Amino acid sequence: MTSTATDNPLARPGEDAEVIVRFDGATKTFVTGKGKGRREVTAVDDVTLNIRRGEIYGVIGYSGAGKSTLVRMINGLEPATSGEIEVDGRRVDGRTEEQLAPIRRDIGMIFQQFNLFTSRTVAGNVEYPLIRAGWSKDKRKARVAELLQFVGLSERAGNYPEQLSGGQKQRVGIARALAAQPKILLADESTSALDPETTQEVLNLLRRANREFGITVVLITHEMDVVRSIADRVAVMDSGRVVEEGATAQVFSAPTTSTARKFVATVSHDEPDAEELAYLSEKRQGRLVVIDIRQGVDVGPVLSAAAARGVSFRIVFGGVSVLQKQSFGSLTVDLSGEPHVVDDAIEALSQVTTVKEVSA
Ligand SMILES: Nc1ncnc2c1ncn2[C@@H]1O[C@H](COP(=O)(O)OP(=O)(O)OP(=O)(O)O)[C@@H](O)[C@H]1O
Repeated sequence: MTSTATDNPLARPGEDAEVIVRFDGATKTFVTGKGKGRREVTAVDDVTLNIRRGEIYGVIGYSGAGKSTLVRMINGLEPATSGEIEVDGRRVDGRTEEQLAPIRRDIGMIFQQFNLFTSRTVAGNVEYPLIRAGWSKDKRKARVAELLQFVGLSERAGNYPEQLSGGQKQRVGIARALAAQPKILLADESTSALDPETTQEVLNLLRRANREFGITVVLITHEMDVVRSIADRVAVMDSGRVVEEGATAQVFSAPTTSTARKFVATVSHDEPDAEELAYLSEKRQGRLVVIDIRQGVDVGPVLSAAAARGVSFRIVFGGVSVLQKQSFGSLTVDLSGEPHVVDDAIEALSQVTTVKEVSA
């Protein structure tokens, strides 16, 4: 047997991993109304990105940023207005429903509203896509049993959806999405009404589906901590555009756009907010600077050298975390001493990392 990335739960698809979903200049414009009431909304605007086989890919952004539209373009539920989309080597744009059918069989989808058949049992719901895919009765039975065990609902096989909790319904939805052994799973957690515990349960199942079956997962969310806990790579969307894209650790440690910075700030509260800054400014003895701490950045020697020249420094705010084996965060330091020596210290820090002077 050849070794794959999924044999080892710690090995994640690398840069050389095969591309399974490719967007190339993909755009989706909705036109609503007629005459004077005609409006155009470009929900997805010239997006180019690659999703790798076997990874968990997060799509993050505020409400209305275009996340759902982007993800629905993968299975052709939203046809592209222009640009190219390819799934597992097959073009999706410009295809008829009939041509899309075999591509869609490789793509499972988890709906936010569960969309379970109320008249079918739990087992019946999971079995449904297998009937449509033409599986034999024996094979269906074995697969349904396997999946219900996977999502921990074997005892509920004969129940109807209305007898289940929200979290259990979601698990049935996942079992059904996985039934016909898709290569890609699309999941939308962005407006999910699930409580935090159930959300965690669902995320764990997605992670297991990814690790155990090697399924590529594309996950929409507007919570950065969801992305942080599960995604290998992430795309940050704003007004239809992908404004930042890359390894989750990279986007976390060095967000380059204000949208990404805002998302990162929601989980890593390592920089003082306005109120905290007002307090720190009132108490400061010298100048307040925020120093970026990243992998490979060592501010220790610079601060020691400054201290030797009579600069006193107090760390007044900050936080440093480790994500995917990389440190990132920031420290706010109050530097006081002879003005020109403090100037030199800030200059020396700027040589090794990003330094931002702040005041209320
Ligand atoms: N069928 C449609 N007709 C017209 N406009 C649409 C349609 N679907 C989406 N839009 C518009 O496209 C933009 C992007 O919507 P989309 O649902 O993709 O965003 P989103 O980031 O997924 O938002 P949310 O997090 O709220 O689900 C919005 O301005 C939305 O109003």
